[in-house]
Formats: sequence, C-alpha cells, structure tokens
Amino acid sequence: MSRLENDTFLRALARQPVDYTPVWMMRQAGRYLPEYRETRARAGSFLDLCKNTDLACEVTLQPLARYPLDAAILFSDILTVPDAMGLGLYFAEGEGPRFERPLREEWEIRNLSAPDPNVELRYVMDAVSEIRRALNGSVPLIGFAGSPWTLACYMVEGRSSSDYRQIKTMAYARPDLMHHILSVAADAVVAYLNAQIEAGAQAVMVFDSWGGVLSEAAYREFSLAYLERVVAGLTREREGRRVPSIVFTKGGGLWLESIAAIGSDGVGLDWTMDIGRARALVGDRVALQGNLDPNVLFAPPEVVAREACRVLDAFGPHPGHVFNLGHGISQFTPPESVDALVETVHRHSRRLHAAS
Ligand SMILES: Cc1c2[nH]c(c1CCC(=O)O)Cc1[nH]c(c(CCC(=O)O)c1C)Cc1[nH]c(c(CCC(=O)O)c1C)Cc1[nH]c(c(C)c1CCC(=O)O)C2
Repeated sequence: MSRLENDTFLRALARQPVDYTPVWMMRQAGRYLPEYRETRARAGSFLDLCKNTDLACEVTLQPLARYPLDAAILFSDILTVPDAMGLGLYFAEGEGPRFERPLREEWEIRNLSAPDPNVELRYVMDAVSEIRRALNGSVPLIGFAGSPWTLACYMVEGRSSSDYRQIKTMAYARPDLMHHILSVAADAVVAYLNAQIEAGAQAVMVFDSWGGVLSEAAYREFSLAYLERVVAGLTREREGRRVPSIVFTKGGGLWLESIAAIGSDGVGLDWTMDIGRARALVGDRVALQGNLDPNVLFAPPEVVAREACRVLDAFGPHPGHVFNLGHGISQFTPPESVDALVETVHRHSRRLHAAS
C-alpha cells in the first residue's frame, strides 16, 4: 500500500473513527486566490491552464500551500469530456462555458461516442500522475467528472442555462435520444474516472450540478439511474486501498435516501438541508460531505467560525463527515475567511471527537 501521511479524508468516507473532521472545498483552486489568477494569466485561457500539465499541477497545490486542507482535487473541468467528444468547448470571457457544436440534430446524437481517456484526455491523466508525485503522500488526491445528466445539459443547451428548455424538451419529447446521450455519457464518465484512478486518483467525485432542476420522476429516470450506472462501473480498489466515490446532486436533499442507496461511499449535500437531519435519514450507510453555504465566507471570521460549528454540531460526533461547502467557493471570497473556516473545523471537531 502506498504511504499516506494524512488519510483522515479516506477514513471519514469509510465511516471509520477520526481525530478530527477532514475538510476540503469545492473549487478550492480558483479565482479567489491571487496566486491562481497569476498562474492563469501566464497560461492564457482557463482551458490552456487545464491542458498544461505543469501549471494544472501548480494550481492544484496552491490552496494546500495556504491552508491545512485534508485533500487535494485535480484541477480540471467537467466539460473536458464533451470537449473530447468533439463539441468544441470554449469559455467566453466573463460568460462561462460554451460549445461550438451543441447537440441538436438526431444524426449528431447518433454519431456520438465515448472518447478514449488515455488518448483524447491524456493531458488530464498526465496532470493526475504529476500531482500525485508532487503531493508525495501528504494528502489524498480526488479525481472527478460531471454526471451524465449535468454533462448532457451543457451538451444540449450549448452553454449554462436558466430554464433548461432545450434539454427538457428533448427529455419529454424524445426520451429515446435523451437516453442515448446519457448512455454514451455514462460510458465516457466510467472510462474517464477509471483512467484517473489508474493514473493515481485516490477517491472520485461525480458532480451532478443540475440534477436538482428535475422533477422527482425525471430525476430518477434521467439522472439517478445513470449515476447508479457510473458508480457500478468504477474501480473499487487500487494500491491495496479502497477508492471511495462521492456523488453530489445539487438540490438533491429531497431525494437523499434514494441517492444514498446507489452504492457510493459518500453523498454531497448542498446547504439547504440540515446535515443532522440528513444523517438521521441515512445513518452510516454513506458518509456525508458538506454543507456550509459558501456565502457564509463573506461574513466576518467570527460568523464563519460560528456557522462552521453549527454544521459540525448538527452532524454530531459520529464518524462519516467530510466538511465542505454546499457548492463551489465564490471567486469573490476573501482568502482570510478560508483560514478561519479550516482552523475552526479542525479545532472544534477535535473537541467533538474527543468528547465522544
Ligand atoms: C458545472 C461545473 C463546471 N465545472 C465544474 C462543475 C461542477 C461543479 C459545480 O457545480 O460548480 C467542476 C469544476 N470546475 C473546476 C474544478 C476544479 C477543481 C476544484 O478546485 O474544485 C471543478 C471540480 C475548475 C473551474 N472551472 C471554471 C473555473 C473558472 C475559470 C477561470 O476563469 O479561471 C474554475 C476554477 C469554469 C467553469 N466550468 C464550469 C462553469 C459553469 C464554469 C464557469 C463558472 C464561473 O465562471 O464561475 C462547468
């Protein structure tokens, strides 16, 4: 088994006893850090940064140099997968992601195929290997992908959407086409995550950022069924250790028990549901990851500390909590707020775990 100095994150996902609650943040490497903005300016565009192995490794490590975080997450994007399928990803400055060739015509959809992650996404695998080497066993490295449904939202809409009109039209009017896209995306995500595990990722997370825009019935049919297929296809063990998976449906609180039943080790929670109530529903069947509202980080440090303690106390002294934000950290976050957050999570949770 490879040496790991700090395996608190993996222990928490396995619902094993820990001395303190591990913490990392979604989008922990990003624009709120001046050193990220500096590296990004050197790289050119955001996509150039993702495709430059050395610089992707550099920005992955930046938040860990500042804060005693308990995990690193690969610096990349969920949309690298549809880009590798030939849809032509680009980022319009200040407007978010766009595809040059969104899926509109039936023939385009029928021609879709899963990319070979070790060819079309070689740059991601190279980044994973380089980051693992650079981490040198300090903390585990998380790999990730988008959920089939969330990838399909971008592939069909061609950009971020406010009403999901195109994709919902397809889901209701042409479910056969919708299922074809989701099925190819699920195959692509499984191959992509397993290649990341092969390259050195020690845990994987699936981001279902837009599952929460669906009705319950549509969520089960178009998102959850494919999340279950992805989880079932994942490599379970590598280097003599379990490779845990985390599934995060933003807005999925109402469906928590169903999400907790698909076979992942952890479930991500946004900020809308009390994490104590969530734990009461799922027990120790899965670990829970979350669930501080990222906007708390705009308040003074004593408020950040109070709100972090509120989440820790709500979960209680049980094993199986990975502290995180309920969604990605905002680019406008003062970096000092993160100091207060990480320090509070570690200090307060040590007390909780010692007292139990
Ligand atoms: C939906 C989604 C995307 N990307 C991602 C999701 C799922 C999570 C979520 O719901 O937020 C996932 C993602 N994107 C990024 C990471 C890196 C790892 C991390 O630090 O967590 C991860 C895990 C970097 C990024 N991905 C992006 C940035 C900002 C790019 C920049 O301008 O430097 C970063 C650091 C760009 C991106 N990429 C995407 C959008 C909508 C945007 C624009 C967002 C914005 O402008 O705030 C698609």
